[in-house]
Formats: sequence, structure tokens, C-alpha cells
Amino acid sequence: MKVKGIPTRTIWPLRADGAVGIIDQTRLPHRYETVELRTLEDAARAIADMLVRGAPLIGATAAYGMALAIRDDASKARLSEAYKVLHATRPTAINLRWALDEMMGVLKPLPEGDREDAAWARAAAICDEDVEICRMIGVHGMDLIREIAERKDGPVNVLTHCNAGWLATVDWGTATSPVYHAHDEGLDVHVWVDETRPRSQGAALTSWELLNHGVPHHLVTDNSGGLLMMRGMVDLVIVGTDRTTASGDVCNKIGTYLKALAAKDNDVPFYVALPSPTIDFRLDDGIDIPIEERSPDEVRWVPGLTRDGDISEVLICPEGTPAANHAFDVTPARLVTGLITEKGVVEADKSAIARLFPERVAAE
Ligand SMILES: CSC[C@@H](O)[C@@H](O)C(=O)COP(=O)(O)O
Repeated sequence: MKVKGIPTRTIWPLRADGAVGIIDQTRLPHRYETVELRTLEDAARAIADMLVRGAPLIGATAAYGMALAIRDDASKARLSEAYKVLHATRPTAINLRWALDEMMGVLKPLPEGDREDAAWARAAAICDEDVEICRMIGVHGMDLIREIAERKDGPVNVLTHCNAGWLATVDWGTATSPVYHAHDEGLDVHVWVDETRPRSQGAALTSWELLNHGVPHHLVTDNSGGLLMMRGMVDLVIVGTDRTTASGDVCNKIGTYLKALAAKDNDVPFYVALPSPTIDFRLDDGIDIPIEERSPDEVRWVPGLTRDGDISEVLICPEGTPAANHAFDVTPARLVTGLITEKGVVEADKSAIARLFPERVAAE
């Protein structure tokens, strides 16, 4: 995608400087700032503190984190240490484990002296693969939007939750890729953007992306979806996911489940866009997915731009109010109309998913 007219990805190697470039997403939408990661600790901190976030980008950053980790010491002990540190950063997005396993699978069998080059190469390949996967999700998802456009007047209204846009991946996004493809093809598409408390990824990131790309959209409060669906103002919901089980239970940003319930009650199709590395073939039941619990202060304190142009935080509850901050929830497969993958749209069903990705099933 483009920022200020310049094409960019969300992560890029600066190998000559021994670094990796990222966009600091905690500063968006008010400031576009980039940061250079130089060490394993930099990469781990960028993931844990959510300078980078979104399942595919977490995986890509972890892959480069391995390359940074072994610059001076490429021993097996160092590889294991790097795996452990990066894996501990965030518990829910399975792309993290997937990317680390990919890196280990390539690096471990190699002689120590060959590992650094191979690490940079595999991390770059993971990023390129993610771009192609997300592009294909867009191609398949656009067909769903086109089908609706052909049978109605006016825009196709898509509701999305959180940010599963290009900022959450290396490029294109998952849930937004069909929207970008449709918009670029000249289809009339409009997006309802859930603000997505507490970290407001919808308000801060999805709105910023859509505005930059010229896609018509409205930001709505997290509780608006039910009314919009009841009034026929949503044609389909498309969300991303941090981990989907082998049987199609979908873990995504907190609040997704409530949207799926409202969609079911109003006969609105509920689609989940996901790259195959987001499928956890080791798990069947969504209840077994670890749900990240983040700091209560993310609920209590809200960041924003002051009228003086400074980025600041305000407390929105009494000082002593305790808060709980579960970052994700699980939508059971029975509420999911379909999964939009790089290989096409598939039912959220164990056999259907396994038929589409037999190589992944065999590998687990
Ligand atoms: C293509 S990203 C899919 C998900 O990672 C996305 O919907 C999401 O929930 C992101 O959560 P975040 O906590 O911002 O990392």
C-alpha cells in the first residue's frame, strides 16, 4: 500500500545496517513514524508493546527477530533462546509459532556459519508469501462482494472489526483485501468500521488505511453493529482472525463473537478472512485457545490527540476502578458463513478445511 504516495510494506529488511524497519503503529493515526529493530530484544518488545500487531505481521516480525538474534551467535542454544523469547511475547496469534517453527525448520539443520544468511532469506520469503496469500484472499473475497453488488442498488456495505488491514499483515490485509480489490475494480463498496475498544485498532488503524486509500467508510461505536444489521445496513461482515482451529472455531479481537451472534440473528453473512498459517491444526475446540489478558490500564486510559496537537492519554473511569482486559474471544464455527483463504472460500468445517490444506494436516 502507499503512505504519502510512496509504496510501502509494514516491515522491511535493512540488512546492511543490521536492522529491520517497521512502522510504529502505536503512533498512528496521528504520527507516521518508523523504527529500526536491531536486536532480539527490540523485536520482542515491538511485538509485546504492539508497535507491530496483527497475526501475520507478528509472525513476520518474529521471523526477522530470529535473524537479528543470531548475528553474533548462531549456535543451537541461541536459536532456542530466541525462539523462547519471541514465542513468549503474545499468546494468541498462532502465526507467531508458525513463523518461528518455519525458521527453526530451516536453520537448525544448517552449519552454524550458514544460518544468518538463511535466516534473512527465510524471513524475507515469509513476508513475500504473506503478501501473495493476502492478495489471493482479496481476489476470492472480491467475488463475494461482486455477487452482492450485482443484485442490489447502491454500495455493498461491509462491517469489519479491529484492524485486519494491510497494517496487520505485510501488505493488503486479510479482511480488507477483498475491500481494496473491489474498490480498485470500481465496485461500489462502503465499510462500517467498529472502533474496537480498548486499543481502538478500528478507529486508529482501519480508518486511517481506508481514508488513505479513498475507500468510503464510517467509523461506528462497538455497539452499533446490531442496529445496523437489523436495519439492513450491512450486506456482509468480514473479520480477520488470530487463530482458527482445525474445525473452524475463530478466535479474533474481543467483540467479534457478539457481531457473529447479531449477524446470525439478522441473516447477514459472516465471513472470516485468513491466511492458512493462521489455522492451528493441533487444536479442534476454540475453547482451548489461550486468550491474551492485557493491562487493565488499556481499558481505563484512552490515548488520543489533544487540541494542542500532542498525543496524550486520559483516564475515563474513577481512579480506583479495577478493569479486566481480555483481548480476544472465540466465535464457534456454527456462526461462520465461510472462511476466505488464499485457496478460495471454504466452509468452517473440519473435513472441508482439511481437504483444502492436506499438506498442513500431514505436517502436524
Ligand atoms: C490480519 S490480522 C487478524 C487479527 O490479528 C486481527 O483481527 C486482530 O485481532 C489483531 O489484534 P491485535 O491485538 O491488534 O494484534
